[in-house]
Amino acid sequence: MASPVAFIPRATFPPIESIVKSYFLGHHKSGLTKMRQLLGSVELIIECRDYRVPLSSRNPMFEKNLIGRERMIVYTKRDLGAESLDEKTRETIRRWHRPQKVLFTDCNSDSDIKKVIKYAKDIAKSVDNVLGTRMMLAGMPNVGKSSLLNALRRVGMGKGKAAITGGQPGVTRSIGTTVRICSDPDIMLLDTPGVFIPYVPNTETMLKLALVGCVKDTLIDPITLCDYLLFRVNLVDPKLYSAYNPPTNDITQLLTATALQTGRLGKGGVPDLTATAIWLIQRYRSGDLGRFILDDVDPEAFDRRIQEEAKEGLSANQMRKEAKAERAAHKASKASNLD
Ligand SMILES: Nc1nc2c(ncn2[C@@H]2O[C@H](COP(=O)(O)OP(=O)(O)OP(=O)(O)O)[C@@H](O)[C@H]2O)c(=O)[nH]1
Repeated sequence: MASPVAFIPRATFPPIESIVKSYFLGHHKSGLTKMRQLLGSVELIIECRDYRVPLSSRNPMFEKNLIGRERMIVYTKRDLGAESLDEKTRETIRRWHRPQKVLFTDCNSDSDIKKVIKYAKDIAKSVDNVLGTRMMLAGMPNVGKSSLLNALRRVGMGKGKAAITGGQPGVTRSIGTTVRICSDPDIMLLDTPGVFIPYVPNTETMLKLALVGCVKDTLIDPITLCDYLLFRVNLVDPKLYSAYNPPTNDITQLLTATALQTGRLGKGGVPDLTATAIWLIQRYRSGDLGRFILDDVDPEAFDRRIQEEAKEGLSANQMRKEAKAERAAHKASKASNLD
């Protein structure tokens, strides 16, 4: 009997030019401006990044705009990035940022939240302001800033939710009032709206950010996004979807089989592939389709990212210059036509 052919996952995901690479909205820009204005009144910036995309969810605009203040980096949703403690990955990430303080949190873990409070208290004590210490959250949309604020208040003050949270980006759209997270010493925390990066370097980064919910779900076709998810799941463990289909690189095949088995059918019993894609994406987001990191985490990954950014900065400027030149040429040709 012939032995079954071993499954070979795709090694790369092709760039898709039609995918938008921008999601920098008006309230992102105004939020960042307001944060800059408030900088003088805060002692610590708690910058949140999603542990599943430790590089892609970093926004270099915070480093450029929120300067001169102590910063702690909190990698949120660590429970969704790994089934159990993955100390090696965390140590690599800590090394990227040395000597900056780096913590990893699951907002439902009191022991994780206590570590954030301890560091915030150390800062507050060193400042020793009789009026109390103010701190500010910062981060990309939907990375879990408001959930962290609620968790800090729950653990630090024994009090209930102060900020609204939600599974879609943009739940917090403006800077509200400060919330007390600790009374001895007195620490007040400011929640802020998520701020997206103006230029996403490539389609794969955009797909990663969409997969973890940093951009609105309507921005990218769910079947394309689910195909990217399939690509990633196959690299981790194709058995993760074995309840619906054997290992495959064919998204239509997986979606059709899953739709038939879960009853996601449209008119005439036709498998509803879009609804099924959305459902599978939600399963990944809630940790039910594997818990794994989408970015490459190795000792040099952070430096590589910074180098890429420097190049991107150049090309972004070039793009702006070219667009300006195009507009000027267009204006000039209109004017000469009028002559
Ligand atoms: N599993 C898990 N889910 C989390 C964690 N932190 C936040 N979430 C979920 O992530 C989603 C987004 O959380 P929010 O706190 O609203 O995110 P945000 O950064 O304030 O979002 P914006 O309003 O866009 O700025 C919600 O569905 C939260 O329940 C975490 O540590 N673990």
